[in-house]
Amino acid sequence: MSSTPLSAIAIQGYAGSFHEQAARLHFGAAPALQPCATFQEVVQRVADGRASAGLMAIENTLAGSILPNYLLLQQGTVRVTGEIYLPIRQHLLALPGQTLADIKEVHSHPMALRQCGPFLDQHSWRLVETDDTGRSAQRVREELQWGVAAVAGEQAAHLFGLELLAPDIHADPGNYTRFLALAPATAEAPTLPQADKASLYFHTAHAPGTLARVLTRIAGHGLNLTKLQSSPRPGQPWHYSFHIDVEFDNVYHLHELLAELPELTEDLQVLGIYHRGEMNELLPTPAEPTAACY
Ligand SMILES: O=C(O)C(=O)C[C@]1(C(=O)O)C=C[C@@H](O)C=C1
Repeated sequence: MSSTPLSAIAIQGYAGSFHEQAARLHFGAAPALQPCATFQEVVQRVADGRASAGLMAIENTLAGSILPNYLLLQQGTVRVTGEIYLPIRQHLLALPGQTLADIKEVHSHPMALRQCGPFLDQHSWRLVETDDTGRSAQRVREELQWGVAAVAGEQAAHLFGLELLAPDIHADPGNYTRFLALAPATAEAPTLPQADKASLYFHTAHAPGTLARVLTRIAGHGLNLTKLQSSPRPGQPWHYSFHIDVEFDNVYHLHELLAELPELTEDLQVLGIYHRGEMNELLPTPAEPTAACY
């Protein structure tokens, strides 16, 4: 949990969403949440100070990387201050009394729909991508959408009085989303003597062995590479930049690596040095609706 007092946290999504759950887990119950329709808005609000911190999903164990969010980090306007691994249980929610045979359409966030591919493929429902799992569930309730189901978590069912028409429809029980906590890039980075993870961004010359040399140095300093994500470089077709996450026991080994990387890379950015997150167990459903916190 964050130790600095925070006034408002920008999150992608609304009441009943997984971002809300992850934000409460990391930042606690006190700070107000600023719901945002897009990830870009989250980053903008943090960067320009309208929010004191932000939370953004970055990857999921079933649906993979959220590539546009790596591009947002590369803009350099925010820095990573922590990470949260949230177990994700997706359910098919509908108005009480509806049966599977009544359903014609299923609404949810695209990442949530992707996590439930094998279940949804068994039906000939129209799939509608929305901005949020929680908001999809809310619309089913407020607009009395008969024939529509939402893919969302149990917290959304609880909050909006919907029934679990089909529980646990995600494709694998080990369904986790990793979220990043964000602060403005301009804010002074606190010294974290216990830091054990870092996120870096760079590109290498388009020549044989350039990335391999970087990876060899990472291994040489005893750092554990936990993520390597390439992303396209605008204006340079088929050239790539790289985002890496590394874990270490002693921050000294990271600094040794950072001292060597400028000669092997271009545009090196340290996106954040932080504590690695814990794999949280399944969370209890909140006892009280949390919408009042916004
Ligand atoms: O729609 C939500 O509830 C969200 O918090 C978004 C989001 C995502 O961006 O991946 C978060 C976690 C789940 O993986 C599904 C959707």
